[in-house]
Amino acid sequence: MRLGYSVETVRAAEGELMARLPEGALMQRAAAGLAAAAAGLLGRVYGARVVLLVGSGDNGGDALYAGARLVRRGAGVSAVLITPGRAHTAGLAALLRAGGRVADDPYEVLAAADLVLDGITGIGGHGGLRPDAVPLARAAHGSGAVVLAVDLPSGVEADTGEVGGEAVRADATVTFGAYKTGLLIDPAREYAGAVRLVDIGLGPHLPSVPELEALQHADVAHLLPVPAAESDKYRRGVVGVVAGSARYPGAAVLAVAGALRGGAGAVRYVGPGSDAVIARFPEALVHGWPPSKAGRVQAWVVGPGLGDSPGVDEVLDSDVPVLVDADGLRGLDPAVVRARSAPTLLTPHAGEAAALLGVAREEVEGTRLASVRALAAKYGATVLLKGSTTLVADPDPRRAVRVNPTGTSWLATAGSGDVLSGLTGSLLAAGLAPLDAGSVGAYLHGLAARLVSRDAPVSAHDVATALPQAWRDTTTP
Ligand SMILES: NC(=O)C1=CN([C@@H]2O[C@H](COP(=O)(O)OP(=O)(O)OC[C@H]3O[C@@H](n4cnc5c(N)ncnc54)[C@H](O)[C@@H]3O)[C@@H](O)[C@H]2O)[C@@H](O)CC1
Ligand SMILES: Nc1ncnc2c1ncn2[C@@H]1O[C@H](COP(=O)(O)OP(=O)(O)O)[C@@H](O)[C@H]1O
Ligand SMILES: [K+]
Repeated sequence: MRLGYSVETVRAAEGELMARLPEGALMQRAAAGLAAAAAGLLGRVYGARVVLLVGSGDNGGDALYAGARLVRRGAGVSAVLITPGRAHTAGLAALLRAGGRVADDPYEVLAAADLVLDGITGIGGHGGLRPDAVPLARAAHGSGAVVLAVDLPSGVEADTGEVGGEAVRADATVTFGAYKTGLLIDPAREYAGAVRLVDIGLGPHLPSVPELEALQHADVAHLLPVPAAESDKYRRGVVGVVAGSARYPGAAVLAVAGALRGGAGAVRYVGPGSDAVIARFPEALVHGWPPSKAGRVQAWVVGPGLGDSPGVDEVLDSDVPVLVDADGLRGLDPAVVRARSAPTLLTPHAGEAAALLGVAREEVEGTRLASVRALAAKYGATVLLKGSTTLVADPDPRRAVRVNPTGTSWLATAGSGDVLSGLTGSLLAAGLAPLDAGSVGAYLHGLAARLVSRDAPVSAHDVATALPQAWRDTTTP
């Protein structure tokens, strides 16, 4: 599991650790890790031209000390002081002592740089870059040099992943002690490039529950349902799908395609798309209206391509877990969801989430973490917010929000959400808790898309077909 922590948590842990260490020891650990990563990116340090963008806080201090280390290995290092006179005093002295210099013309050194260390702000920065730093960040980006962010790209919000104004666009980020939550969430995640964690000994001082967690292969393998020798189709779980309409029969087919590959022992379909479903999947069990007469199911999926067809109220009335997606989310009443005896999992994209929260879509896209938490609180349900980084929040605010690490923008294709809801509903029916079903579903879905896409366009149907391969990949040590 990859864990993300808030600034407040990181600062508290740093405080505890610093109290046990000699003055400055922590910053030296950070600078050593940063210099090693910089050397790795440069390949050859001797003769390389390195520029440090140095803000007025400790983030600039890290950059200055790392710069001193690189000078000692033969690099030419120039510091650009964003607010001259306010740079980290001891760090600047160390750089100058080693033989580094302060740049006379920032733009000249940036134009010739091989590597730029962004030490403008770290976890102490707020509200996008200040105007005096903006042209320097742009020049670094346009220079052709590799841009390595110190702790996080300056200008992004460390806690939320929001980017309020301009921010540094990094090729890579070296983060100290723990992932900051913002590094795992778009849009900041995209600004950070490849993120490397440098251990500075913070581990024992961090709380057991992080703010954010990202599953990795081993976690997913552990959660996936595997039929025991004595299993039968009913014990594996039966998932019911209420989806599709005369207008969107394909959504029924795609949701069933996902459901058949999610670990349930059988898929029941109820709705206007029976003919299309059976034509494509003879293994699906189709039933007439209403869902309550379809026989036993362990979880329902309702909503994909449903249009105005009925189904949501009927399914929410049941006493088994229900996943509500797409058209099923329209006008969904929080009181109805809260009154349910079994768990509910909502899977909106940003537009649907915005409608449920009564805000603009852009607001959800810019504040994904806060939005998914707000929706989970409003509905007392687990919420999976789809999009560039899929987030899954439990209704219990003390639990970490899950962030999906496997997504790919090739998934932004019509119908891929229908596959996700079928798949995730199937995992629910197989017995996974909603937070696990949502995060495991998103993980396999993203991985399947990557495996089948290999950087080319994919269809939703391709994604469904690649799900067994993604499952196998995840469980193969
Ligand atoms: N606290 C610790 O124990 C350690 C901290 N370390 C480093 O220290 C950083 C935190 O240092 P600080 O608390 O000094 O804070 P920062 O260095 O992140 O930023 C604070 C400074 O940036 C300025 N600033 C704030 N917002 C800005 C903006 N939008 N544009 C331009 N300037 C802005 C502020 O005026 C302030 O002077 C971490 O991110 C990490 O890099 C590491 O050395 C590891 C140890
Ligand atoms: N930019 C993106 N990067 C990664 N994944 C994305 C992106 N945009 C959409 N997705 C994923 O694609 C799927 C689209 O689902 P949805 O919006 O419901 O579309 P549809 O209703 O057409 O199926 C979701 O799994 C979502 O997380
Ligand atoms: K930085």
